Amino acid sequence: MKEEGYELIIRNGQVVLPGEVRRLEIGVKDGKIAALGEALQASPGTKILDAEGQYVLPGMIDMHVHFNEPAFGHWEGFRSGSAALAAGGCTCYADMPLNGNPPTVNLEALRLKAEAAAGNSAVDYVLWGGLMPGNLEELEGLAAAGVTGFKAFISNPGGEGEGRFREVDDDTLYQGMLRIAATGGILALHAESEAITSALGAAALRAGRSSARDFAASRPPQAELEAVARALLYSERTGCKLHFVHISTAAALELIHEAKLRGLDVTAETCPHYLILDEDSMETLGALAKCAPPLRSSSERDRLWAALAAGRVDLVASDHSPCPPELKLAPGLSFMEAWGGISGAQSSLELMFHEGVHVRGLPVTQISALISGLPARRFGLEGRKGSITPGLDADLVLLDPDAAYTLRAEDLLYRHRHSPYVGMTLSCKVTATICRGNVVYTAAEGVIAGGGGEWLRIRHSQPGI
Ligand SMILES: NC(=O)NC(NC(N)=O)C(=O)[O-]
Ligand SMILES: [Zn+2]
Ligand SMILES: [Zn+2]
Repeated sequence: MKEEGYELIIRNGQVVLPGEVRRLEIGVKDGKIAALGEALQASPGTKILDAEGQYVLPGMIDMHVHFNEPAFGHWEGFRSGSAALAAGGCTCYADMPLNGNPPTVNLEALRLKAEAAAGNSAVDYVLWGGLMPGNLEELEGLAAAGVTGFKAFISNPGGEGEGRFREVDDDTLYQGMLRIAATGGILALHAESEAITSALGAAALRAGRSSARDFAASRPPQAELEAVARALLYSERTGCKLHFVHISTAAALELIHEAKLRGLDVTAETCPHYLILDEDSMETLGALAKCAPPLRSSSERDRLWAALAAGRVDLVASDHSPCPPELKLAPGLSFMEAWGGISGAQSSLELMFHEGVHVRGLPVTQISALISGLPARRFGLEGRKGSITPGLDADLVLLDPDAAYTLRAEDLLYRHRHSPYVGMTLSCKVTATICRGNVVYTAAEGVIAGGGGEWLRIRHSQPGI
């Protein structure tokens, strides 16, 4: 390390450390957190950020976004999507292997994905590979190339066209998990039963039922619970690490928790929309609030919060899955036909603080762990990112806990400025985001120098090969 002093000192902030909040100064050198102390010495070149009255948090690590390049950058792309994340206090994210084309299911597709991202991301990122019928032979190569893990769908992922991402059949899931286990990797699963959701969806369409409530009824909690139970069985049989994305019910969290107690290496994610919105939102907001699994009842939402408070949720991620507005809002398009996927990544951290800390009274440290420390630990980024600890990347967010504001469409930096959260008054605001010591966003200036984010390749332990 250079001796000439800090590039950046953040003064006067309430610093959110693992398990405690302390008024401390943070010194940054060579893009890393170099010191935490009481009165750090500035040198002539040191930039000073005054965080008086604000929290300083580790940057959010959003393990679940769909940036859709190559080929679907007109839905969302690395440049616009990562700018939105930077504005929302996220300093590292994981891009899903769909809905771009080709999906990230072989080395050539991974190369195209990495090419689309390179030089375009405001913050750092990791890339998921995909598991789908026909690509078992590709898994080891993708793991060796540094994908963060593999994503599979148990239910139909939607989308159209040749070569699109497809759900797994049971044998592909089982064989895939055996192979992923051998690389020391992890499988992320969209867990809803295809048999249940496709039968109920088809029956609703035959009966001419296509409203928001009909959509929700076609993807009941039972569909999630059944798929979770089956995947847990496969995990037990194969030894494959498992991560359940966007869990929407407390019952599924309970099943996952019981599996952990039996010794399975399994984790559960939920998303801000299951914690903030409910099935009434689908009626008031229309397809802007359509996602799968669907939003649940307000009592289910409260049970999810109770489960989260009790430690049953391992991490919170956005599942930002946007599309052009006409695929949701075109006149005459029924709720059933509209694209499923919520556009919300820019608001995740603020939503979790607004609702989690300010409304429901959870500790700041617990919310911070769910969006930073725990995802880092689960996905091989611990020791590099996820907490405010000397030696780690200086990935930091300043959050003003008293800066209430009403989210407007023009505040959004997504490719398409729509989101179910537009019009909502949030009790706090991200005022600055710092990635590896670089200030990449301030509320006053917007996104600064948008392309400096790097792909972090993940090294897996590979006991089997
Ligand atoms: N094809 C998708 O992007 N689907 C996504 N859509 C949602 N969640 O509604 C997802 O992650 O399942
Ligand atoms: Zn999904
Ligand atoms: Zn998703």
